Amino acid sequence: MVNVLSVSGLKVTCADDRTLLNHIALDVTKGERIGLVGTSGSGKSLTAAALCGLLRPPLAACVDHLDLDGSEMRRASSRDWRRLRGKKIFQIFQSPASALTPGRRIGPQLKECCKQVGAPIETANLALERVKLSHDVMGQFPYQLSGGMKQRVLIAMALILRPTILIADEPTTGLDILTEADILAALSEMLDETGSALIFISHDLRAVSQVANRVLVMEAGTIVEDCPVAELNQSAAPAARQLAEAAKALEATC
Ligand SMILES: Nc1ncnc2c1ncn2[C@@H]1O[C@H](COP(=O)(O)OP(=O)(O)OP(=O)(O)O)[C@@H](O)[C@H]1O
Repeated sequence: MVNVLSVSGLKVTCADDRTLLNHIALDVTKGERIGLVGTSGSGKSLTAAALCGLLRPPLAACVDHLDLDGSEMRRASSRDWRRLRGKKIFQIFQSPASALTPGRRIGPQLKECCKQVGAPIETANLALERVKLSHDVMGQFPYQLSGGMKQRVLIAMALILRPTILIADEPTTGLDILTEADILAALSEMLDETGSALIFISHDLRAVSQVANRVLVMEAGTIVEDCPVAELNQSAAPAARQLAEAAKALEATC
C-alpha cells in the first residue's frame, strides 16, 4: 500500500514552552478513511493544522519526518505549503465561514479552485450539481448561505481540487441530523469519485463509523490508540474505551 502521508515525531509547542502535541506519528495510505477522535482539547485540530502547514506563531511545530504524497515537508516554507495546499491536502473546517472569503461571491471562489488545478471553469458548475446546490449559488456571498450549504460549497471545492488527502474537521457540528446525513453522504460520494484519503475529525463516533473504518484516539496531545472503529471498546487505552462506552450509552438513550 502506498502511503500518501507519513509523519513521525511531530511536536507542537507554544510561546511559553508548553508542549501541546508530542510524539505524533501517523501513516495514511491512498484512499484510506480515518477518524480522529478525542475529548475536547486533546489536540485534534492542532494536529490537522500542523499537517496542513497552517500553524502560526506563537505556535511552532517540529517534526522528524513529514512526507506528503512524495514531498518531504520537514523544512517546508510557507511558500512550499501554499503550493501544495488544496491539491495535495485540503481542509474542510468546522466553521465553513472561516474557509470561505466573506466578501467574495461563491462563483469566483470555485473558479479559483479550477484555476489552481488547471480544470476547465465548467467544472465549478458540475461540482455544485454533484453536491445538490443550484447554479444560483455562484452569484451569492457566503453570508447568504446556510451552514449546510457552505459545507456543500467546501465539498464542491474538494471535488474540483481532488486533493490526495482531505481533512474534515467536525464538518457537521451545529447542523441538524438530516443535514448532517446529507453532508456525510455528499462527503462519501466525493471520496468515491476522487479517491482522496480522509482524516475525519469528530466527537461523534456514530458519524466516524459511517465514513471511516480506522480510528485514531487522541488524549493530552498524543495519539493513544489506532485501531478499527469496531475494536475501540476493547482498547487498552482508557480514553478510547471511555469514548466507545459513552457512545454506546448515548445510543441506548436515543
Ligand atoms: N493558538 C493557541 N495558543 C495556545 N494554545 C492553543 C492554541 N490553539 C490550541 N491550543 C491548545 O492546544 C490544545 C489542543 O487544542 P485543539 O484545538 O487541537 O483541541 P481539539 O481536540 O481540536 O478540541 P475540540 O474538540 O474542542 O475542538 C488545547 O489545550 C488548546 O487550548
